[in-house]
Amino acid sequence: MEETSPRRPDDRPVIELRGATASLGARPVLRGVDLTVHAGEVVALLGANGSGKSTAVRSVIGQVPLTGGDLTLFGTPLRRFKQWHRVGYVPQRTTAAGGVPATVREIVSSGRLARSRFGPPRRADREAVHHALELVGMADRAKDSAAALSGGQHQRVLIARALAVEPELLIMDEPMAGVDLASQEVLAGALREQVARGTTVLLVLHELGPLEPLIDRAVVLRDGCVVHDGPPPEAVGQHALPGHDHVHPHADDTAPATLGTGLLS
Ligand SMILES: Nc1ncnc2c1ncn2[C@@H]1O[C@H](COP(=O)(O)OP(=O)(O)OP(=O)(O)O)[C@@H](O)[C@H]1O
Repeated sequence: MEETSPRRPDDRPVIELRGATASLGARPVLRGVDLTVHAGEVVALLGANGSGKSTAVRSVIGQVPLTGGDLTLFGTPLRRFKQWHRVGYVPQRTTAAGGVPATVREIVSSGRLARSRFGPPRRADREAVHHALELVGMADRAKDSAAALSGGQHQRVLIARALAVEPELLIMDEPMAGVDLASQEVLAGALREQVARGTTVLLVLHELGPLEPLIDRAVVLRDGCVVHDGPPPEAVGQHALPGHDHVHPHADDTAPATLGTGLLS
């Protein structure tokens, strides 16, 4: 972090995963993962297909039970954690409507339920929904049916749904996957605003892409194990992709030797 940065991740862990193991069916998918995300940090979880990224974030939100290890959220063990209104989650790309006829505003409002405690929406709830829609550039589509949206617009709505809760922790699984360039720019801007207001962010990504300037730290999984936890690999998204095989010289001796080559393959 630069000394001049207005944002200053502090030492409080928002997510702390220690020695986490998890299986899907009979298959061990997480094999002793340590992952700590501090307040205000933006951490990218990287790795090849099948390395366990989605399983790791799904275990953080309690969707995949750990078979071993420990997990705390905001300092509370997961089994006692109840403050889900502090967490926004964007799952790996699905359609926002899921076949149910719903307007854009209805979908985004559903993300607010954890804050409004399932009562009738109050003014603050309506304003938060409107603000979330504005952040992703969809305020003018609020009354439209979600069925009429493009893939990138669907993704914007799902992200607005997570933002409507005004989360302190935002977890997104491949938010840019299959999203058109215009939507990517909008989403990067929305995320920039969240980061500026101090939101803690954990992102599953295939490559850093337009989000690169926001990332404080990268954790790379391979085969359910952490193989890198530190500065974002420079080459990601450019030439550390499968097929590219050269090692970049790093002035910083703490950078892992694996950074340049095949890290994500
Ligand atoms: N329901 C399931 N039963 C058994 N194995 C599964 C199940 N779901 C996923 N897997 C396997 O678990 C492994 C980890 O999957 P996971 O989705 O966490 O990986 P990932 O790193 O997020 O990959 P991707 O980038 O493809 O989403 C993969 O090999 C996957 O095939």
